[in-house]
Amino acid sequence: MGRKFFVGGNWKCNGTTDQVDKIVKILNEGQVPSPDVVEVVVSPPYVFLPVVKSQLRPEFQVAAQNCWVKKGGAFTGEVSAEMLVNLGVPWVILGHSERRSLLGESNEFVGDKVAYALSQGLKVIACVGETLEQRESGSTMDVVAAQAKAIAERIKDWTNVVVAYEPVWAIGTGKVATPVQAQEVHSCLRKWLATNVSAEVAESTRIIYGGSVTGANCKELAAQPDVDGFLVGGASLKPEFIDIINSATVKSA
Ligand SMILES: O=C(CO)COP(=O)(O)O
Repeated sequence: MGRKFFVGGNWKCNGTTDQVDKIVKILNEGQVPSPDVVEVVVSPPYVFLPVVKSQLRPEFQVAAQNCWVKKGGAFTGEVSAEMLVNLGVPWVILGHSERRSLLGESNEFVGDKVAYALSQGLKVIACVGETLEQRESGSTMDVVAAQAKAIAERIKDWTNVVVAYEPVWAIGTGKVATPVQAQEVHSCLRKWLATNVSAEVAESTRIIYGGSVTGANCKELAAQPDVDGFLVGGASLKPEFIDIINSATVKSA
């Protein structure tokens, strides 16, 4: 029972071998709650996945930041879900706003990717979120619902899905959503799942928040009833990521 707190670290396109060694050392030496309390998943760029996976403390898992939409083959530059499974990578982040906006990934394409990755046995961190213009025009929930719908139409089983609500205006900007703003969207998303998927899926699916999460603001966000964890960018490359993992204890306090 209950939704286990989930903290993901999205390293994005950052890191050299030396920096990766340093981050792994921080992660391995950090004092964190037991894996019964918090699930921790770090997502280095593809090229560092094998080394991070082999050096990371065993209770922390790894995620790829993307994968191809179907079976591998003549798709230059892509990495398939099968390859990730073959390497023992359990998770993949799909639909990150940087891929949606910079690489033109549509809701439908992201939905297809989620369905294919799940079919191959990967677990998926599926990202949704609105731009500043969309928020200001009052269409936040329409945008997020359309992104969720494209996934819901293509999958049956949500057991291996974590939804990451990442408002685009909060990503890498230092402008974190207020706890009230985050709770509002998380609760609407959960209601959307209850109405459009099922009450069970709404109750059990973790909805995590991403966008300028830091060691300083994580506890207040974690205290919100529908915030089940975080997807952290910039701060996942720093020692404060350990503090963010520790915000899981807010739920059990
Ligand atoms: O995009 C994010 C995580 O996927 C959030 O990035 P920042 O934490 O750097 O704002």
